[in-house]
Amino acid sequence: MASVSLESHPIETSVAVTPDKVCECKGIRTCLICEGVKSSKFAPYIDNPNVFYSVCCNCGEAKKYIEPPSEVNLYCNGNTCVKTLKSELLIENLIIEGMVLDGIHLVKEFISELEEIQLISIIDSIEWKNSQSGRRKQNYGPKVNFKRKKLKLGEFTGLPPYAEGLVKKINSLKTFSTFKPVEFCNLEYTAEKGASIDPHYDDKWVWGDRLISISTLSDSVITFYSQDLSVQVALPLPRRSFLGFWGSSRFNWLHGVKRKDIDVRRVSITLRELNKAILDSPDLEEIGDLVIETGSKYHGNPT
Ligand SMILES: O=C(O)CCC(=O)C(=O)O
Ligand SMILES: [Fe+2]
Repeated sequence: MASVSLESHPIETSVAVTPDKVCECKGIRTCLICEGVKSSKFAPYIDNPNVFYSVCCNCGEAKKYIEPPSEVNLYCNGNTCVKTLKSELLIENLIIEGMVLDGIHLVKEFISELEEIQLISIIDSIEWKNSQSGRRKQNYGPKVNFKRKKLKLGEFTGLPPYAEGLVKKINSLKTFSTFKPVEFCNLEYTAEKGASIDPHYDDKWVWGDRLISISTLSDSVITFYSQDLSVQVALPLPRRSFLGFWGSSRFNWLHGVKRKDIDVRRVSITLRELNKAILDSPDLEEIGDLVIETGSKYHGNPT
């Protein structure tokens, strides 16, 4: 993940850091493996919303809660929606506490049960690397220095072969017909490790407007957070669904996946495009073109 987040404003506590290396968590990040074993000099992010909403993944209606529910329902009526069931949801004009939350496209059953089995068996035949907050990852993408704003090809040789069919399907969606992925990352979340991803913005310098997350193996929830984190909006992500988000949901709201919303193993496939501003910059245009060209090849190895 490339993020601007709470890590940029950590709150220091007086606890000393021990040198134990039990996992890949750094700074304020923790997982069930390191909690209680490793002490951090940073206070972890504490989930404490003032206002909580959940959105029905069929009709897109948002419901306000006095207390956040222990489990977020997929639909406004529990296990179903009061409106006719549709295969896609486009959120274009949702107002939450006076703030616009838009630019969300959810496609249910984006991949079939068979495609899910085939994808996961290929993905699991490739080495997983431990990542922060109990996640594991497999990444295909250029080398980016987010702080120094530097972009290089690094070890990027293209997306994996199995991505080709997925990208074709993504390009058949009206909102993503021009999407050219330059980063492809599989993330694994398990309840055993208490995996999660803290509220963050994906990097706004290198990555373009549109972000994608395809959910496999279990239903889960992505939460959008207002800038001060006081307002949370939970959007259910059904198993095998496609989520594309851009505009205010990408740039004005942070997003994350909570530990409590991972019951069983979830693998998400995330795709990112290059920020157009990179191609407009005389210094970066050449490397930008090369990164896009490399992203259009499907014989890549993990980076
Ligand atoms: O797992 C997901 O669906 C979201 C992952 C994410 O936000 C990220 O990798 O930046
Ligand atoms: Fe993200």
